[in-house]
Amino acid sequence: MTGDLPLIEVACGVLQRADGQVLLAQRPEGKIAAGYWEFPGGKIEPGESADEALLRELHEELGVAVRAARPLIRLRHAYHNRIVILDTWLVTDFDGQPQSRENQALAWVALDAIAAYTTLPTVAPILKPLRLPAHYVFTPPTIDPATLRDRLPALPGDALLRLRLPALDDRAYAALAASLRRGGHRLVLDRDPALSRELECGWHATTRAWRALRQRPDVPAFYGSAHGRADLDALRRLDADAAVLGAVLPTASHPGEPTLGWDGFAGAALESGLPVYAIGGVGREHLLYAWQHGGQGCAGISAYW
Ligand SMILES: Nc1nc2c([nH]c(=O)n2[C@H]2C[C@H](O)[C@@H](COP(=O)(O)OP(=O)(O)OP(=O)(O)O)O2)c(=O)[nH]1
Repeated sequence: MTGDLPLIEVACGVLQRADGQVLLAQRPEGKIAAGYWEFPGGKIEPGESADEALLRELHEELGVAVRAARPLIRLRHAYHNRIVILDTWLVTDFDGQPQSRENQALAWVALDAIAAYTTLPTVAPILKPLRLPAHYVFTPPTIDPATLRDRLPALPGDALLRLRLPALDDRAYAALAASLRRGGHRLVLDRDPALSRELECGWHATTRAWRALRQRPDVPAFYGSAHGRADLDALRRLDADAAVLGAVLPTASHPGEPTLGWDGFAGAALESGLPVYAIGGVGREHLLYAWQHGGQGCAGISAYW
């Protein structure tokens, strides 16, 4: 119980097909919140781990056997009569065709079509991590544009790429961004938000930049830097799409600075309601650690170039 409200721990799974569509299930008559669409899953039983509950529920409800899954996001949602902790997993491989075994309607739906369904309020915050890649790469601050282009092919294919080039004037920055955008990169800019709007790119705010905001900036996607849970809470209130939290590990560039460690990272990131990238001494080899500690993935500069 939390206050007067019962606390319910639930495991649910996002089954995603190669075409990107995900499986939604409609809660059947007789269950709480009947008629609402959700991701399949159910309550974690006493003595059971979240991943055990996931496997059991997806087998009971859909008849599928999970072959591979990874943590996606853990959310906490307060309903008027209960608090739900939702341990959400991305199911990347499974055996069998999902069937309705508990009288629930099922639908494969493209992410952009989910808005047409009446969903539980926890579905929208799960769409944020689903739309994001596992790596968020910042450019080294002084890299020249030619070297940057040469090295791009070595980055993880679908990574977010923040053009963090403080030495470049606004015109040169905008020209580089426009040409990389034409090349199909998932760019995040950190200049005037109008440039992010014009090029349909993300916008990254430093802690200083987002602390000056009263509401979500008008940009296609909004990311912010954070140093702890209070920052994550503020970014969630600003409806950020993701945060970058650190420093997790010691770095050569900031020797002696305090670090969160992976447990500190998890303590802040879990149930923050946002996808959170780990940064600070982190590279692609830390991806499993990031996932195991409630993160969306890894962010960094030096480790990626
Ligand atoms: N499966 C699932 N449950 C969700 C989601 N979002 C959300 O708030 N919930 C809530 C609704 C319920 O209060 C709770 C899940 O409980 P449930 O009643 O479906 O669990 P169960 O399958 O074990 O059902 P039962 O045997 O107790 O009838 O979590 C979601 O996306 N998927």
